[in-house]
Order: sequence, then C-alpha cells, then structure tokens
Amino acid sequence: MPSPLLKPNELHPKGKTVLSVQDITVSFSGFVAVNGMNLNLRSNELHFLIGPNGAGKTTMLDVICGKTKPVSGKVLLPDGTDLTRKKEHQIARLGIGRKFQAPSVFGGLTVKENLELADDQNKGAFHSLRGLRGGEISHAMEEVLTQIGLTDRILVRAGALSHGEKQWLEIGMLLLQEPHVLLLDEPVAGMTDDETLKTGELLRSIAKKRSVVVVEHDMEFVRQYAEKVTVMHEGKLLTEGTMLEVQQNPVVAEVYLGKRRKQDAVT
Ligand SMILES: Nc1ncnc2c1ncn2[C@@H]1O[C@H](COP(=O)(O)OP(=O)(O)OP(=O)(O)O)[C@@H](O)[C@H]1O
Repeated sequence: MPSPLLKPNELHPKGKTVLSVQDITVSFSGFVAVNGMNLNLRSNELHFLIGPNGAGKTTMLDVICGKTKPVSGKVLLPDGTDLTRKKEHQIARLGIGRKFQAPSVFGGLTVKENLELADDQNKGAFHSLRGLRGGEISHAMEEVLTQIGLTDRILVRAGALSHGEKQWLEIGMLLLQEPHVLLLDEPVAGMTDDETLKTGELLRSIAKKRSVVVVEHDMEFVRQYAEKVTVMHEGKLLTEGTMLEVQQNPVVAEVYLGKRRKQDAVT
C-alpha cells in the first residue's frame, strides 16, 4: 500500500505505466463489443481514445472502472492487481476515477456541499468530525476549487450552474479522491467554445500529476490537447501515436470516411 503522503506524480514519474489493459474482450449477449483490446496508460499523460461510433470506446472505460466485466483479458495495476476481479467501489478506492458523460452532481446542494460530500466519501465518516467550522473549507478543497475555477461560486446551488460549470464541479469531486487515473467520457459535449477551452486547460493541468484518459469525438479538441491518441475500430486497437501520426495513417482516414460514406448512403 503506497504512503498516502505521496502525490501521484511522486509515485509514478513521467511516462511510467500506471495501468495496462491486456487482451480485453467484452460480449453483450453474444455481440462482441470489444475484441482483444490492449491499452497502456502512462502517468502524467493526456491520452485520448477516439474511433467511429460503436468502436467500443465507452465499453473500454466501463471495463477499466469495473462497470462492465469482460469475458477475458486483464486490467493490471503496476503491482499486478487485476481490476477485472474487483468490484466498482474497490476499483475507485484503488485510484481509478470515472466521469460519465452527463454531469451527476446534486442540484439541490451548493458547490461547496457537493465537494464536501465527495471529500467525506473519500476520507470516511471521521472526516466529518475533523473540526472545520461552518464556513471553513479544507486545503484540498481550496486547491480543487482554484483548479476547476469555481472559487467564486461555492455558495451557488449546483442546479443553477451552467452545463460547463457542472462538469467542472464533477471533475473537482473526482479530484478530491486523488485518483491516479481519471477516465472521462466526452467531457466537452454540449459546452460553449469558451467552456471547451477552459476544460482543455483544466484537463492539461490535471494530467501534470495524473494519467487522464478522454473518450472524445471533437477532433479539434483532440488535436489541441492530446499528448497521445489511441484509435479503436470495431472493438480493436487500430493504431496509436501523436494526433499527427494517427491523422496521417490512411487506415484511420478510411475508417472514418468509410463510416461517413455508409451514413451518407442511408440519408
Ligand atoms: N449494454 C449493452 N448491451 C448491448 N450492446 C451494447 C451495450 N453497450 C454497448 N453496446 C454495443 O457495443 C458497441 C460498442 O459500444 P460503445 O458505446 O462502447 O461504443 P463507442 O465507441 O463508445 O461509441 P460512441 O462513440 O457512439 O459512444 C456498440 O455497437 C453498442 O451498441
């Protein structure tokens, strides 16, 4: 068990593998959604998972966080722990944070109360008795508030926040759990241009200390922020590299264009 005093970046210097997906296959009642997928996640890296609709990207995140169990394969931590054998809450405790596409904050609670709830969940019941008085917030919470840009909004009900602000709040709640790996599904969908830009900068700052994996369809966003891109197609790893490298891969172009041609033929 690593010392809780160590920060994720001290545990895993840049470039070290923090999670290894090995030969994962997922079947939904006989339909193979992921077919022998491999994926290496490294520390301090902003890693995008792209591919046409139905490629298996979300399913892959679901496998890593334990929401979906594969029929075969492993998801290994550096100490050899296989996450496919763990339950969702155990995986969260092992430092894997998952954000789903729709924000799931408590609309009736303020920003501060939502963060406190996440902080309490993380640290256990005694945390509530740690002696902070009414208006006070913990140092960790203060740092997170600054990072997600909601310091001036702490007393606003989450339900009254903009779509982008809700997404940042949820990311903040995950950050309080100090995950080593953060998994996000289409975080900028439905955001304004300004919110998209702020989210990109936020993810970049988070990836300075953690491994961040983003499933994304917005190619402009990927181009702007990706350090590494993995392309999935029909449940398999098609290729990976920098955005420039995968863009220049003719098979990637064919996969995307092929999809579009099929759609054009239908409409
Ligand atoms: N619970 C499920 N039951 C049956 N089929 C499923 C289930 N979840 C996903 N699928 C199917 O598995 C395939 C992969 O789905 P997945 O959502 O992982 O793809 P994706 O790459 O994330 O697609 P998108 O970009 O459209 O979100 C799709 O054909 C989808 O219809």
